[in-house]
Amino acid sequence: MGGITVSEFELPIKIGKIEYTNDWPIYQNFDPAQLSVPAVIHSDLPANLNRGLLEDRLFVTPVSSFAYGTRSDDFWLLPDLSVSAQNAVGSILLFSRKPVAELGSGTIALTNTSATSINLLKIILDKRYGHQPEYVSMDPQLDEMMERCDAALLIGDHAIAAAQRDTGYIITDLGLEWKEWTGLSMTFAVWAVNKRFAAVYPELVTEIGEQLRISKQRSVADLDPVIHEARQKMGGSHEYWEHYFRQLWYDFGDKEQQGLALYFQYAYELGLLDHKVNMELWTDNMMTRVNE
Ligand SMILES: C=C(OC1C=C(C(=O)O)C=C[C@H]1O)C(=O)O
Repeated sequence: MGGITVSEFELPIKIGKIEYTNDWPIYQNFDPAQLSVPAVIHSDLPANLNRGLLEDRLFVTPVSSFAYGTRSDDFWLLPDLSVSAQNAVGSILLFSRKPVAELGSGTIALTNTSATSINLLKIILDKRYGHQPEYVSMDPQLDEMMERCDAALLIGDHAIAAAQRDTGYIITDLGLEWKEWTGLSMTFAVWAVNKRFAAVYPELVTEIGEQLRISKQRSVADLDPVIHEARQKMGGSHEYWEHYFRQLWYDFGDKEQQGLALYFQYAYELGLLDHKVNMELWTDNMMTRVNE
């Protein structure tokens, strides 16, 4: 290939972070200043992080699982980190006037901040219900979406804020739909690392993975600090946020990989992905291999 230079990766290294509350527990106890290479956190909406990774502006970042799937051969996944749900997810919500089973025709508005969930909705509607409605991508504004469309998909804090309002719409949780249908968990976001970046900075990649995992474990053992911050930003009760962060699942073990593999398989079968996805995890063995 040639041309790999350290200077391709500007310092400080930008480490991506999802702007929504859902991944706060993973970053709560993570301090990039403790890393051995200068690094800063870059917080953004999932769609922007996806573009950053795919357009070589970000090299270590959480992204929509679907965005990773579009070019999986170019990236490692950091082990044991994800934004997943074993059941209901609480913030991937379809708002509609009719139940999901009756959304066969008409138009559905999809938030332009997502990649995983908009394709998850297409998979569920097509494969579970035999529906092929029209889809339009829109800014995450529930009222504008429902003015033009029969249903609207929101994710993250936009979904949480819309669900707090008394709109009278039917609210369908896509994590729950997926679980009821497949019996599996669903992984919405994964931590991807550009393979060229990992070849230049293998120790740093391992360090970032370890530090994020330690941060996650501490947060899950004591959610109070993230709950406090979430209430300050978004309102809502302590119980609401405790339930939300407990519903979310941040590991990425065999079971989570199985759920995501089925999602990728369905996305491939529907032509949403043009190839089969082979997930590759970054492990410490990689570090020795890269150094050899
Ligand atoms: C649980 C969530 O997970 C996420 C959903 C994503 C997507 O649909 O592409 C991307 C990143 C995460 O924010 C959420 O946003 O509510």
